[in-house]
Amino acid sequence: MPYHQDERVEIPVRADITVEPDFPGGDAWQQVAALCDATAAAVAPAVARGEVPLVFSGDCLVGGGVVAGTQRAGADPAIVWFDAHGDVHTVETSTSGYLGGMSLRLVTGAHPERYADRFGLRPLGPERAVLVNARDLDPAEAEYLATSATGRIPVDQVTVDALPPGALVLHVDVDVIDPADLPGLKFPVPGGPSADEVLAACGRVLATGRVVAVHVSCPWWVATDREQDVTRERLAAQFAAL
Ligand SMILES: NC(=[NH2+])NCCC[C@H](N)C(=O)O
Repeated sequence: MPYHQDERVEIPVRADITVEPDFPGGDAWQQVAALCDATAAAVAPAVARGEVPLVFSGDCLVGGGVVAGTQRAGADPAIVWFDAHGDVHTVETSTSGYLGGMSLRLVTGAHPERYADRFGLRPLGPERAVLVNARDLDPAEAEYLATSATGRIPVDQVTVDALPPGALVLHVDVDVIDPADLPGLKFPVPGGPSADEVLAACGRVLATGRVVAVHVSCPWWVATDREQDVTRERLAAQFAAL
C-alpha cells in the first residue's frame, strides 16, 4: 500500500500483493476510503485462510482498512496502536487539518459518514484500543484521552495483561521509533524507544497468538541517502521476521 493518503511512498519490501486502487477523485476522504476498501479486500481472504497478513502502508488511515478486512473475514478484533502521536483528533479539534492525525479516532467511531461507513468498517469501542508510547499529543488530544476509555501505555509495559482480550490488530506507525534510529520521518518525535525495543514489544503482542493482522504505517519522506534506504529495508525485514 505504497501511499501516504493519495501520494506515493516508497516502501522497500517485496510484497506478495501490492494494492493499487483507482483513486475516485473527489475530496481526500474519498481517496482514503478507496484505499481502505482496497486494503480490506486484500486482507480479508488472507485472514479467512488463517494467515496473519502484514500490511505496509504510507499512512495510519489505512489502519481502518486493515481492521475492516479482518472483520470481513469474520474477526472481531481490538487494536493495539503504536504511534508517537495520539491520532485521536476529530475534524473539529485538528489544528493542522492532517487527516492522519485522526486515524485512531476514526477507527473508534468518529465521523463514520466520512470514513467507516464508506468501506464497511464496524468502528471499535474506544475501550477496544490501546495507544502505545504516544508522546506528542496536541492539547485537544490530551483532553480527550484523559477521559476516554482508550488506554495508554509505554512500550516497556506492553505485556499480555495490558492488552485487550480477544483478537487483536497490531498497528505500528514507525514514528513511534526514536528518530535517531529512523531518520527521514514526516512527523519525528524525539525521546522515543529504539527500533529494537519497539520490535520486541511487537513480538510480545504477536506471542499472544491472538493477532489477526499487522499494519506497519511508514509516513516518511523520500530517502535522502542510501543509508536511509538501508535502515528502512532492514526495519521492514525485521517486521516481516517477527
Ligand atoms: N500518525 C501521525 N503521523 N500523526 C501525526 C499527527 C500530528 C498532529 N497531531 C496532527 O494532527 O497534525
